[in-house]
Amino acid sequence: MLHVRLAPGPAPRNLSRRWDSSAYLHSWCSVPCPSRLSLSRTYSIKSSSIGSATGLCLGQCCRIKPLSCKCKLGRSSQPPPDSRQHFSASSSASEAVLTAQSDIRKLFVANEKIGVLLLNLGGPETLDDVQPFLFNLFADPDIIRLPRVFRFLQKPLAQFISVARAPKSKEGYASIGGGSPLRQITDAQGEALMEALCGKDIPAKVYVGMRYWHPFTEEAIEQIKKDGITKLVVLPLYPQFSISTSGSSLRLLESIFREDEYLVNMQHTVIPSWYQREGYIKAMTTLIEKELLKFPKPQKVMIFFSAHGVPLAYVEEAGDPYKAEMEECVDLIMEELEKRGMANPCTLAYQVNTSHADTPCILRKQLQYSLAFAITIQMGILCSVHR
Ligand SMILES: C=CC1=C(C)c2cc3[nH]c(cc4nc(cc5[nH]c(cc1n2)c(C)c5CCC(=O)O)C(CCC(=O)O)=C4C)c(C)c3C=C
Ligand SMILES: [Fe+2]
Repeated sequence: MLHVRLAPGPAPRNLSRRWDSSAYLHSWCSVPCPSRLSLSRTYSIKSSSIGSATGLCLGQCCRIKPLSCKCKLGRSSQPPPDSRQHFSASSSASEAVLTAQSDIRKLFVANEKIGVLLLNLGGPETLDDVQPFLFNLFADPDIIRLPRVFRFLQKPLAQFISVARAPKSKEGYASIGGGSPLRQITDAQGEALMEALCGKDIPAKVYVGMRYWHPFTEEAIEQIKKDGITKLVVLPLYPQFSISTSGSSLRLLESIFREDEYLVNMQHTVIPSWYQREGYIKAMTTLIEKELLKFPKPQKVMIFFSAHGVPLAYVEEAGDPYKAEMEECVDLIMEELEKRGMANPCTLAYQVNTSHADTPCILRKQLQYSLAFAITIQMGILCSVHR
């Protein structure tokens, strides 16, 4: 069995703020592990002992080289091309010493079918979907956290709030074309990921599982089973971990896995957060840099990081690492920007209400004291729409 750690991101500036996301990295074992997706203790992050193995266990150590791959997002009922046809093995002992690049190829063992499950929030596709979408959202105990004794009120409360909120929410969705673009954007990201994996000779099928609207996580899992996937990578599309986002999706996934023999025996790994990964930091910095260069005096522009807010109790009482990860992420982006010769002023603010309307107010206040121009960077989810 070969253990390879994920390449660490850049060293954090302030170690005391760092939450070790590797505690959530579940091993991908070559032997059946009892309950590999065990995220029930997601909340007690401070005392978490989940995933004692912090390495990525890559199964059989043999040199496997995929020959070709076809890309298609995992929605059809057709099984993917038999991966057996795509691999040929070489048994040279000298190849036992691996580079990080070739390690990833070792994930692929003859007879395996690889899947990547992208987890996201989901959004109403039409205005009629808004109220039932809101119901699903508010019925989630990771969004509205009631004391255990009042849990029986979760659904009636969700019904009440969703009906009350729907008109305002509909207005918002109407203003961006009558529905959420999240599904289309996520599908496009899935296609792009599949192509990128193809480019690395990794034939994988990508699935999208939404938490509150179609395609629901349950639908994605059904497809994964139909396709006979044998190894699964679970990737929440939230760079920073929060109880209310990745935590909720992973908790649901855990409950689905727990009751299903196929899933329990399927090898899988979970990437709980990836805000510190070099590729993400560099990509964000490049986006910011491009925007800055559009201004006549780029160095005078303030960078305003606008992050989705979470209730303070999540952070202070439940140990949600979201705030710490967000701050570290902003630090890393700013460090990267400095390395590229740009030392702009920056601010990080959290949106406090769910309609995300506070950003312009905070921004306006900031600008009174500082500079004439600013760019806003939306944080907290890989794709997001400003209304
Ligand atoms: C009530 C609690 C909520 C918490 C906590 C929360 C955290 C949170 N949300 C996002 C990202 C998105 N949320 C979106 C919609 C949305 N979120 C809430 C509530 C909470 N979010 C509501 C009620 C809604 C519905 C829209 C509305 O009525 O305003 C969306 C948009 C989805 C879409 O339709 O495209 C995103 C994106 C993050 C990242 C986060 C915590 C880190
Ligand atoms: Fe939200």
